[in-house]
Amino acid sequence: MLRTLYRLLPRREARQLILLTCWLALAAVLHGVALGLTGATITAFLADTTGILPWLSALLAAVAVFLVVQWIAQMIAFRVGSETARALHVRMGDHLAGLPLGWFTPIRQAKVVDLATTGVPQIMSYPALLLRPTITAVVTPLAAALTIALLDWRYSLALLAATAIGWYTSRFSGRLARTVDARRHAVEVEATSRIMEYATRQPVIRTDQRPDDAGDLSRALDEVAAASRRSAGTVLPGLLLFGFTMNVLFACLAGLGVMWLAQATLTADVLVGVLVVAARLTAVGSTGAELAAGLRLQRATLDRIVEVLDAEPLTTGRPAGRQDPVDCSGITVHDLGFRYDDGALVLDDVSFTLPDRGLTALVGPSGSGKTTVARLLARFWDPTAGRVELAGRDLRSMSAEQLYAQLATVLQDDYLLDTTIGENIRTARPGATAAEVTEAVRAAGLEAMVAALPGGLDYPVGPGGSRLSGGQRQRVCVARALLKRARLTLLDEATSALDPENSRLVLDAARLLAERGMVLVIAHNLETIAGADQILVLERGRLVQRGTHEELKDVPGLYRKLISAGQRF
Ligand SMILES: Nc1ncnc2c1ncn2[C@@H]1O[C@H](COP(=O)(O)OP(=O)(O)OP(=O)(O)O)[C@@H](O)[C@H]1O
Repeated sequence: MLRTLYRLLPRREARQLILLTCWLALAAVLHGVALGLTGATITAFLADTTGILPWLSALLAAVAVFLVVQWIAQMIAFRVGSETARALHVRMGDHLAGLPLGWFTPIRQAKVVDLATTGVPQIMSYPALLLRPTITAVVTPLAAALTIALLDWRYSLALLAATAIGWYTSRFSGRLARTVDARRHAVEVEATSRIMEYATRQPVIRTDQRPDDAGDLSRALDEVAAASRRSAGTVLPGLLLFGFTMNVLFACLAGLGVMWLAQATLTADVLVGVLVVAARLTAVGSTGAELAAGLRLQRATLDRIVEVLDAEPLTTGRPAGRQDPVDCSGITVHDLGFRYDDGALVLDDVSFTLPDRGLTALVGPSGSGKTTVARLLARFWDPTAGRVELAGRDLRSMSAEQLYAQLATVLQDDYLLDTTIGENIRTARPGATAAEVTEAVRAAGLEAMVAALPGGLDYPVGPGGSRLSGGQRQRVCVARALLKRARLTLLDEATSALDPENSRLVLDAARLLAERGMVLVIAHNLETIAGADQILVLERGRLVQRGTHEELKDVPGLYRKLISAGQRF
């Protein structure tokens, strides 16, 4: 566990953890030495009280140093605990930000929520509470055994052997429980995912009268209860086995003493001294074993953090097999192919260019791949085949900052931050003046709505924008995109939740943006499409037609079929 933590932590925090381990190891050695000296002092007291002074002085000195070192170690431990948790949160947050959106399945989202809210805070207690007894359980018996060599080297060896046996017993019982813990965790994650689904899909569950969904949830919760019982059932035999082994080892040490007494190779005072130490070491070992369950859980948590961190992020660098960049200041899409996870190909051999200025409309039947094209242009995923270039540079060779500085999006599943309308719009360009924000609000058709809301731009939108209607949310997103004035603006279904008047306002804004940069609109609205400088027609993941409305409207093909369906298709 320690090794994994060192690997995960940034250099500064890892160094602090090493420092803490050294202090704890020193404290454990001093603890063992003090125990050994206790045995020697008792032996000296029983043998001849006059010889006790040097042992007693050594014992007191060892105890004093031990207490000081232990205090320092504990102070460091609390600080390292909180810094470790913070560093893990930051590391996970940074890593999640670089993962493709396809990674965020509901079950993985549940895992991440569980790790961020429960797992990582639990790990905070590892340096502060669990590391010390773990190190003590191993190091203190070793140090005590070596100190006992001052009294009898045979006992020293016997204690070393007993320590090794105790250690292996504890590891064996831990291994038994780990498999059950893993199973329990899997059903807990499944239950969390069911709970999230049950909570978020209430409208569907109620209106569709789906009693099975509640059944799924209660089955998942039953499984959690059963797995917890199984887990408790495995921990108990492990603890009993460890306790039994400790008692057998203690009896063996006593038996050895009796045998050596009978052979007159050991005196009774040494035997008493050694057995006192052995009894104390049994207690130290048992404390370590009792905390082993907590340690196991933390190790499992750490394994799950490693699993998240091992997920392949979208990388930045020169892509393999890259061809010479095309001299174009807009977007060029070359032979694009894409499949979600290992599913079917949803885009196949798609190539097109967006000139550095102008409005392009992407049209096609539902499921033809329009949103997927927009997602690849925004690099939410990397293409399975082909490439996307912005001003001649493959998106994969650009850092996230470089790309997103040039990109504004209004997507179907856009999210508003839990702050005011004004702040949400301003996230696009924090340095924007009040006049620029007002202009974006006007151009997005938000003016009347903002005036009607209490507080105007200071109106809080609620989590995810829940205090706004669908159309209001969409217009805030449009205003945000307008304020950004990016080189490329992607509008996916941007006018779907708008009434005709506001829809026209947004289209005017899109045309305005298209005078300064590239605008790609995915729309089902004839007015938008007819006014575009270029129309791209997708059918089942393939680009089947391109041109202007005038060029395509009378040509037999999908476009003519689509527009013949009416104003909206
Ligand atoms: N996250 C996803 N995981 C797996 N498959 C997906 C995912 N998103 C979309 N698809 C599939 O990819 C195909 C193209 O979907 P896409 O959303 O790009 O189509 P679209 O043309 O935008 O459709 P619509 O007009 O209905 O929004 C569909 O078959 C869809 O089922």
